[in-house]
Amino acid sequence: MSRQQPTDAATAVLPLLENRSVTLIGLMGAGKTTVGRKLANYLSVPFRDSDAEIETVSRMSVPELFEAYGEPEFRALEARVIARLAAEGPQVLATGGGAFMREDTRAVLAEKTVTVWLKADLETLMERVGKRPGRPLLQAPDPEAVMRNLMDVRYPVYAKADITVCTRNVKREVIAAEIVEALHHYLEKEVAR
Ligand SMILES: Nc1ncnc2c1ncn2[C@@H]1O[C@H](COP(=O)(O)OP(=O)(O)O)[C@@H](O)[C@H]1O
Ligand SMILES: O=C(O)C1=C[C@@H](OP(=O)(O)O)[C@@H](O)[C@H](O)C1
Ligand SMILES: [Mg+2]
Repeated sequence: MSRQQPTDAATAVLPLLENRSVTLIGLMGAGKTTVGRKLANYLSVPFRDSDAEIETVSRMSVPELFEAYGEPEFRALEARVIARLAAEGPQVLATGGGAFMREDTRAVLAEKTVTVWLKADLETLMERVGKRPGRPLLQAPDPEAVMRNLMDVRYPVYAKADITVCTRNVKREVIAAEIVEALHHYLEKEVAR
């Protein structure tokens, strides 16, 4: 992937992070993995994805893990992996959509990272998750109903993130640039406090 010319905001963000990671949270299909990689590129930091990391340590895919050990075991592994990764900043860390629902994970991420919720509407999410199978929670007769229910349950918790960026049907570069701007604004205010 070619390195982009950093904008002034991107250059300003890195020292203000003081080695913290930027963590992306949000529902399946919000673009955490896709936009996260681009954001890391803009900030010139490494990109990590908790699902990919889990797949590396377990040598199994996420659907295989759900199938073989069940969701609770997957969640326990996810929490351990994220606790380890959170301390390895500066980097961009994309999490799986369920990770932020655990209180212990939220505490680790709040302490060691700056959290960004990629918020999206139902239509956008459903269109995006249709492009790649492999999300066991959506292997249901009515995936849209599952997603709607997850929005109800999770959005009040996701709202605890430090920053919210609304994603929509625009290029990933646009959303990544908006996250850079939002980070810049948030971190400058933090310095002023
Ligand atoms: N503007 C966009 N931002 C992010 N993803 C997009 C965008 N447009 C299309 N996509 C597609 O939507 C999907 C987003 O999925 P992903 O990044 O895996 O989300 P998440 O990690 O949040 O589940 C990918 O297949 C990606 O190619
Ligand atoms: O929302 C969830 O509970 C999940 C989201 C997935 O990651 P993405 O959000 O990256 O799709 C993956 O961790 C797993 O299928 C469970
Ligand atoms: Mg992902």
